[in-house]
Amino acid sequence: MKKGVGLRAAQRQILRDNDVLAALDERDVTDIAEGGRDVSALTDKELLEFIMAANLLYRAGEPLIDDGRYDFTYVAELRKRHPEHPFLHRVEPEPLALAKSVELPTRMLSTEKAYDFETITRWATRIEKAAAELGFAFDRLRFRATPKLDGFAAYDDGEKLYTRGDGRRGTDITRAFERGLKVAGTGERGQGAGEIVVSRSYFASHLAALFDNSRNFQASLIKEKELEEPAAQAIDCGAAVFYPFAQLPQWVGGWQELSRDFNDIVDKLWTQLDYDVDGIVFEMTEDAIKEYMGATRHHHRWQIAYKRNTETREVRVIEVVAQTSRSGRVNPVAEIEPTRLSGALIKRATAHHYAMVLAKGIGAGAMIRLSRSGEVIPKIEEVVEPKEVVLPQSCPSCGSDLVWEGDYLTCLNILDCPAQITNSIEHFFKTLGNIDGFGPSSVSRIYQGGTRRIRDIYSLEEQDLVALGFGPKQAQNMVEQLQRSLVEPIEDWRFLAAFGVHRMGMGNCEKLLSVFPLTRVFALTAEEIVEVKGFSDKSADEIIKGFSAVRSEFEALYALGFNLIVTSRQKEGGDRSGAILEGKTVVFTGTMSRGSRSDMQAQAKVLGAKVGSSVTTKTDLLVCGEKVGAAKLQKARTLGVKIVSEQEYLGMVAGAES
Ligand SMILES: NC(=O)c1ccc[n+]([C@@H]2O[C@H](COP(=O)([O-])OP(=O)(O)OC[C@H]3O[C@@H](n4cnc5c(N)ncnc54)[C@H](O)[C@@H]3O)[C@@H](O)[C@H]2O)c1
Ligand SMILES: [Zn+2]
Repeated sequence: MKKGVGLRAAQRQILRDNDVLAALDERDVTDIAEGGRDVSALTDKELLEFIMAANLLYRAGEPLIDDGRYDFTYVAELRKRHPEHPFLHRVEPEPLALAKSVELPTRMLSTEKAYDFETITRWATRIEKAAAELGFAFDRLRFRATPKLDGFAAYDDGEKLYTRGDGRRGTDITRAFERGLKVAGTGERGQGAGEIVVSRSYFASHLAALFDNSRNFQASLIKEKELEEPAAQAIDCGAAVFYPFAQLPQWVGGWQELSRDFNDIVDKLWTQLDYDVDGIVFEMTEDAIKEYMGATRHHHRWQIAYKRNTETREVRVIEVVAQTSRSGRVNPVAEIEPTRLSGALIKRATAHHYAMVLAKGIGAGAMIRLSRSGEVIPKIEEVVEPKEVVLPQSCPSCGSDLVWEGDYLTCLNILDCPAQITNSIEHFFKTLGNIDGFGPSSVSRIYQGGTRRIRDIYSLEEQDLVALGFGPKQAQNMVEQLQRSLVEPIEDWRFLAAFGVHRMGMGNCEKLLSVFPLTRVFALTAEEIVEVKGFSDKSADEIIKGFSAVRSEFEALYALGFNLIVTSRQKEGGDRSGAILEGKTVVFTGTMSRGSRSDMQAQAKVLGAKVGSSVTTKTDLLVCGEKVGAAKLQKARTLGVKIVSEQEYLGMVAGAES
């Protein structure tokens, strides 16, 4: 929204007609939309009202703010405050004269949204899980991607055309067809869901002078009143159409290709059509899986829309400050003129490393473009106006000379650099995750008092902490917390990850410890590490170096007797070569009576098995629960796969474990 102009007359009218404002008035809405009030300062009621107003205006073709801001700032805030709020769990309603609404031939849902590839990956993991539960091989499944048309959602059952309404009831807008609206592609009626859209080039050449945006114009296409000239013309010349999703250009492929070519797929589909697109819709194509996953009241679980946050802002860098991290890498942080972006006040932005700072000219006074994509500290997208960069010569924390390691300026003073030490201590407690009171300010106070090692923190007594300036109550609490952290059960991989060895985050620690016991980790050779799936030669060498650097601290802490939960493989009795199902491919099918199928699959893996999802020539053992399909059994018999009941299987593995 343009600054200082207030609501447009049409927007004001929509708000009045729908009577949504009580805690806010029109001026408040303007003020919030223009970024004049921080989202955190809104009361629950104001927040909800603002969201409803924005939604209403958006649906009526008069959007108030852009989508990224709507999703990230306001809806995200509501989700943070009240994750179960009904507004978040149903289809956002279109303004609709209820008296005239009609039941839709089918439910029309919204889509789940992702603003990054990680979210798409998590979605795919849910599909993978469903696939495993149904016995489908995940790598054979096909995904479909289509452009997400940014138009006006409608449904064509062959007889009538409906708006989406609230997802259950919409309005009958068949009149649009009667006025000549054509169906894109084959032109056939009755192809189900789609969007009413107007061609981008036509909008630019014929309508841009009359309408603010295409949403604005789309609403005029389905007006009850007689069509205005621009709408009638756009329909006549076929620039405005109903586009059934079934006719959309598409990409179809497996997950492996999807994840490999993600950006290309997105870019290509995004620009393929001459219509506004506001995302890419990914979906599973296998009907059985779709049916099994089903839908929430808001979206189908087998579908997700990838969107991009397009709100960016240009700001000036005041100065670039160096910060030494726990690994010794010195990170550049740009302090910027405080700026509102997607509703939040931003004072800092990060550049990846000093090589980038140098290459792009991110110096004091540079003009940069920022976007917000979900992170707390936004990334620098682009440098609009570079300025000269002055590289730091020495570590901002300890003053040692810095050296280049790849793209990073690095402080090599591992043993004495205060920033490296305090950041490592904080990392330790943060990763343990079962202890409070050891955040940055406490850790820095302890450090200033002369304590450098984590093991020494564990031997601090109340009076020591009081002498460092902690209050008696706080000191008591900190000592209690330390004791508690020794007693509370904690996974051994988490404990190992707390030492912050480069490349040994929680995931990798768990992987390593599912093969080797914790006590062997410090004696591993590079060859042994590389044998573990997911580790490369290069990382193995680094890991060995990293482990040796923390070894003495590790041994001292380990000796304190943390209550470690041992990662499964070893618990089941020794190294992998002795495992009963070693190297066997096992498939589970049917309903298991003892626990869930996924638990049994996990246990089988612990015993050395590969778990398959369907019977193939590679399958060694088929374990059958109840209600097993005859076809599956027949296939196993034909391929000569050994078939056992759940009971028999449990007997087998029980014998092996004892
Ligand atoms: N700017 C604002 O003020 C404002 C207000 C409200 C909502 N919004 C935006 O709208 C979103 C929610 O809107 P929504 O409920 O319409 O959901 P949505 O944006 O996820 O869209 C779902 C709809 O996408 C349509 N669609 C288009 N192409 C499709 C394809 N290829 N395959 C399947 N479906 C396709 C369908 O009609 C479906 O109903 C929010 O996340 C926000 O980004 C913005
Ligand atoms: Zn240093």
